[in-house]
Amino acid sequence: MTETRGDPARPRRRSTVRSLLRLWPYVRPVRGRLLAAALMAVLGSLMSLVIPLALKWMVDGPVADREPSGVWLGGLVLLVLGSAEASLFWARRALTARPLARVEADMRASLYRHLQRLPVSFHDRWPSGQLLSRATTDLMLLRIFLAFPLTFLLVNGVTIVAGFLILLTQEWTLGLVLLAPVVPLIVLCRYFEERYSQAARTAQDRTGDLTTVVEESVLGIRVVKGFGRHRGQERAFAALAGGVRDTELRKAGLLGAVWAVIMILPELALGAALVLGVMRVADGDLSAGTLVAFLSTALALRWPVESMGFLLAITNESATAADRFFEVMDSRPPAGEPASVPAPRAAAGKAGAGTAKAADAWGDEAAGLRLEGVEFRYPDAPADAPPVLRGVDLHIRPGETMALVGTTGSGKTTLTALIPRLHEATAGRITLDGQDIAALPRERLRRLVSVAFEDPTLFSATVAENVLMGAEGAGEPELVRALAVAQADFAHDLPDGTATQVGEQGLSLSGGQRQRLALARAVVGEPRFLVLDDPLSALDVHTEAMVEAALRKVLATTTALIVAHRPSTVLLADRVALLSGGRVTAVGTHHELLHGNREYAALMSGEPRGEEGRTR
Ligand SMILES: Nc1ncnc2c1ncn2[C@@H]1O[C@H](COP(=O)(O)OP(=O)(O)OP(=O)(O)O)[C@@H](O)[C@H]1O
Repeated sequence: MTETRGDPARPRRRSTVRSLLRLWPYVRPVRGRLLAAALMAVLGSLMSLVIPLALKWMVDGPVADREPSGVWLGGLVLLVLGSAEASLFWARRALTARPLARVEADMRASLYRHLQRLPVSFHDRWPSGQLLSRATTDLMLLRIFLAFPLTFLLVNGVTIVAGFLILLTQEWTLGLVLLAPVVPLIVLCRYFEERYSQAARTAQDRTGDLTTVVEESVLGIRVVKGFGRHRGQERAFAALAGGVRDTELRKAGLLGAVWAVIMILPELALGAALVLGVMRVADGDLSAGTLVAFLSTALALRWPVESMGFLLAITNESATAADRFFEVMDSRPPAGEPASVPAPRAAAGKAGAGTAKAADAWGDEAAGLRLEGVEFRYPDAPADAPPVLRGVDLHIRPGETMALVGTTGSGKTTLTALIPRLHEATAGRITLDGQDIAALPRERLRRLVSVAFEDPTLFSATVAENVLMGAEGAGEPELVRALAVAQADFAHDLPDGTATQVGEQGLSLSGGQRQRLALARAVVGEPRFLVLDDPLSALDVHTEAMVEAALRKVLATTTALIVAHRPSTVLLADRVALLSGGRVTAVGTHHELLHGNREYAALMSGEPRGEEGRTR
């Protein structure tokens, strides 16, 4: 069996029961209803065992005595018992449907909440299809398990025990004949459970991989079509789909085999009991009514016994679904990405408060944005690879705009991600007006620092919603201002103005339009600190000049770090920092560096000097 592609947390296999017991916190609130439903199901099932006893009474009594009134009475009793069984079945479904839908919704909501809190490094590692399939298919499986197999495992268990007690008290020798297959069946079920749970895990993981491929193909449809890669994608998809089919066939084969044995062994025992019973009735050792009741009871036990294979299969898949759900829920930030906030190391005033004063104090060493000995290594980087950042020291004074320049792959984007703590620095510290960002509550940090990334993601929402996402509590005036600053006034001319829905990932807008909206989102809250990752890369020269002019006004009142590739962006900044070899090797004005630093001059003149090509 081949491994699945995206399986960042290959699990250690728990026992089925232990895996399913972890669902208890979610099931707890509806335990009363579930218990009531289970009791009803048990009662309903026991009714089906009482029916043969009524039959025995009828055969040995009114039928043998040819007494019609007794037969009518017996018929009435059977009708009442049958109706009661049907009513109990209905009540059980009515009791569980709504609360179990709530359990599923609660689990989905907590998974989503947890995913939002997990660090970017987690999302870098996990394929999105794996998360998607866990949030949909696996949770649906768990709801089905709670609604049906969980109850029926209990019901069938109770029914089988009660049924065999009745059989043994009616005629113990025949009862023992029926009990004979129990031991081989238990051994078989254990063997089946082991094999089936492996197949179920592989099938569910492969479904996650398949989801990833579909998602990537849909999102990357332009690349797929543009490069005529649809056949290649189809082949990749067909190979994965073939893998899913193989595991599903293996599951079906296992289930078919176990079901066949579960059905055949009791049938053989029933046949043997029937032959023995008829011989004893013929010998006059046993009444016909007792044999009828015995066989009816045995037949009533057929479904509870036979359905065990099917129930065990769903239970196994549900245990796997629970494992897959909790693998995500158990994920915590890895070492170096503390979930809790460490104590502040710098004694300083509150960031944000009193910043007007700080803004005036260009010479104040603590004020502004400061990076001290900042080191960063990606958690999944090879152990022998050097850290991307190896001791970055940089001070951006309050109100100053600093451009960050460096070769491709030098770590500029990585550095900008450390400031809003999308990644945690592995060493060193970053301070905002003297306060360590590691000590700031994330909500506060995110209010202080705004970011716009190179790849401007827009959500399936209106233009206004996308922009206002950048500032809590901002309204129409802030929206209009931010759109003006980002030269995104085109939004007013869209069919529904700023209430226009932009498609998935804003695909209906051009790259430059998306970038301007992302910029508007970054500036809408008038943040104290602004981090822009090459914000003008997708703009034409004319729009770039207009955005630059508007940005100058915003930058005059904030402390900003701008990743820049082009001289035009660099010229927005007061000073420039050159990132090279994981360190800031030079800081100065554009003109100072242009004349005093060969690497910077080469970068700005467009000479090819890739980080990859340089000896470290
Ligand atoms: N999630 C990740 N996991 C592991 N390594 C990564 C990850 N993201 C980036 N890297 C590596 O970190 C290094 C720096 O990448 P980064 O994106 O910060 O460079 P950059 O200077 O912004 O490049 P560019 O100018 O091309 O945008 C690269 O070698 C890259 O391969």
